[in-house]
Order: sequence, then C-alpha cells, then structure tokens
Amino acid sequence: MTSEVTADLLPVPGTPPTGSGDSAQLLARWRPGEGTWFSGPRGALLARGVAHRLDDPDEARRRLRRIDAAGDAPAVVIGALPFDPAAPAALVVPEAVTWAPPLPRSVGRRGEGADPTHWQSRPVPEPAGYEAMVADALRRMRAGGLEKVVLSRVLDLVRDTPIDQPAMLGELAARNLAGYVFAVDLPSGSGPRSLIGASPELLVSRRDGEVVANPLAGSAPRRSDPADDEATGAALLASVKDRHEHALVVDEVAAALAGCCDSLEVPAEPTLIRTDALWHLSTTIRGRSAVASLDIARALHPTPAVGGVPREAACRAIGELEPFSRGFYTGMVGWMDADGDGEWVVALRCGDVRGATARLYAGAGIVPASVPASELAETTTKLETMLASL
Ligand SMILES: C=C(O[C@@H]1C=C(C(=O)O)C=C[C@H]1O)C(=O)O
Repeated sequence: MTSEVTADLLPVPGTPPTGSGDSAQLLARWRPGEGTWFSGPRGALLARGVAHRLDDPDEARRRLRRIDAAGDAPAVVIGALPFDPAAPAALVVPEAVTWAPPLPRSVGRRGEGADPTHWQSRPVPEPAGYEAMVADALRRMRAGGLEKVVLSRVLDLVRDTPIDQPAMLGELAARNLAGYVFAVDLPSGSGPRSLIGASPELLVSRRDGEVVANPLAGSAPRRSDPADDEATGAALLASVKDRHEHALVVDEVAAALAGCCDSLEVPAEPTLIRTDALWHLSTTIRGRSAVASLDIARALHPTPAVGGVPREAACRAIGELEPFSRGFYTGMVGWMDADGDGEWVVALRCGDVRGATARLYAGAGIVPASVPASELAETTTKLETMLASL
C-alpha cells in the first residue's frame, strides 16, 4: 500500500532568469520596508526600492511596456493582490532586481533553542466559533446552491518586542525549500508591514508561452513516524471526500484556463505533494498561451481552492461567515516582466506582520462530507508552517 504513494516535487515550468548570485546571501539582505523577496523551486529574486507603486493591476502591463521601451528601470512588477479583486493591490516596479538560483539545501535553520519570547495569542473566531461557521456552511449546502466553500480563521499574535522579520523569513525559507517563500512590503500607516509566507500552491506561471497551474485541495497532516506518514498520504489519495473536493477545483481551473490557453493538458488523476506540515492532493495543468501571466492569474482568481463552488455563492458565504477581512491572504503574490512572463502563487500559509504583531491565517475547503472538528484540526495544522518560523 505505502509503495503506491508517489510524491512529486513541485512542477517545473520554464526557467525564470535565474542570475548567478548567491541566493542565501541575497535572502539575508531582505529588510522590511525596503523591498520584496520571492523564491521558489526555479529561482529567487530580491527587489529593492520603488520606481512606481501600482494599486491597479490593470495598469501593470502598460507601465511595464513603457519602462521597457525607455530602458531606465527593470521592467518587472512584483508584489501582492488581495483576496477581494476590487481592493487595491500592493504592486511595485522596483528600482533594482537581483535574480538568483533556487535556495540551496544548506540554507540554515535557526535550530530548536529555548526561545524566551512571550507571545500572547488570540484566535478569531474561537475554535468553537470556527466549528459553528463550518456547521453553518454545511446547512447552506443541504439547503442547495452551494457545493464547496473555503472557510478560514486567524491567529493574532503579539509579543513585547518587535518581530525579527528577516529571521522569520530565513526560517520559513529553510523549512520550505520546495515551496514558494515570500516577503512583500504592504502599505502601512506607520512602520514597515509585510506579508510573509511559504505557499505550496502555484496559481499560474508563464514562461515563453508555456503555462503551468498547480491547484491543490484535499489535505492531511504529516506524521512523525515514516510508515504512518506514508499511510496517511495514501489514505488522502484514496479519500472520496478529498478527491471530490480536489476535482471541484481542477474542473474550474481547467475551465478558466481553457479561456486563455491554445492547448491544455489536464491529468485525469491527482498526485500527492508534501510540505513540512501537510500532505496535499495536487494536479499540474499545462498549456500554451499568449496572455500575460498576471491576466491569467486574475482570470483564475479566486479558484475554489480559496473561494468555492459556485464562486458567487461561496464568496457571499465567506463574507457572511468569516468575522474578519482576509486582506492579502488567499490573494496572490508574484512577479511579471514586460513580456508577460511571470509566476503567481496563492497567498497561503502566511501572515501580516507589523512591529510586535502578526496575524496568521489558515483555511480549509468545506464540502458536504466535511466534519467541523476535522476542518478545525486542518486549519490548526496549516498554522504550524508559520508558527514554526517564529
Ligand atoms: C486555504 C488554505 O489552503 C488551501 C486549501 C486546501 C484544502 O482545503 O485542502 C489545500 C490547499 C490550499 O489550496 C490555507 O492554507 O489556508
């Protein structure tokens, strides 16, 4: 049984301009308020300074073409788009961009020393409140008109002294080498504010016309015992509930991609991927397209991996049930060049960090077969990725 588990690494589309820099040294140069870090299995980049700020993603392509023609700044846009497509984006054209190869395996962890930091934490809603939200969603499903909805919760953390954001980013990078690690400068009234995270989910990449999307949905916790861990992955791959939850996402992503792509390959069966904390069902969809990566990403967003099916009913349920605004969580983070090539990942396993505070987010896909206590446990496991970096 366990030998049937095939866990692939995250998919490789084209190769971004990887440069020749030392990516671990580059990572150590990121500072909050001064730029953006983005790394993944195909490369890393550090953007610094702000040549232009863009809160309207519609402007990105036009602006990049103008900059490219003038040749006076790197023609790259980088940053984040929020969950609500009508809310302002946090995109910049930086003054300087340094590209580097993927982070090496040797990038160091801080280690498990005793940390004297005193944290106060407050879950929103309380765990019982989250279970009640899930129960409410299940009632809506029974009443008809809703097939799937992703419901999330937050953990607000505060400590006595400012959070060391570069240390947090370094730790996330060391623990999530196969994923996408980012630190994006967010608009803030006072002091640097960053969206920091380690997402396993590629919304879409495009390189020389080759498009890759890697929707994830269906999750199980990793186990410390290797045999137990493999059995958990195998059970996820065989789970009717999770396969259904996954298929809803793949169908919608494939349909949205069909509208932007000339050709499309959609595997019939999902595979497994693993992060530090979780197993996920994963499907790698490939196609060819002349549409710019950010436009494809926006056509896909929100996929049912973060919204639901049907989209409108799910977004209404999210607005009515979640007692907070998602902000940039479940939006997207990435970069694009003047040709429209780029990579956009789903903003998951992330936190909004400012001063001595961090708001961490986690959600789970609810389908009719969901059990409130299991969905709560899944969000707790998803929070571990960020908690381990603090
Ligand atoms: C919503 C999150 O994750 C998403 C939901 C998943 C699920 O419900 O199984 C799996 C991966 C992501 O697409 C999150 O991490 O907060």
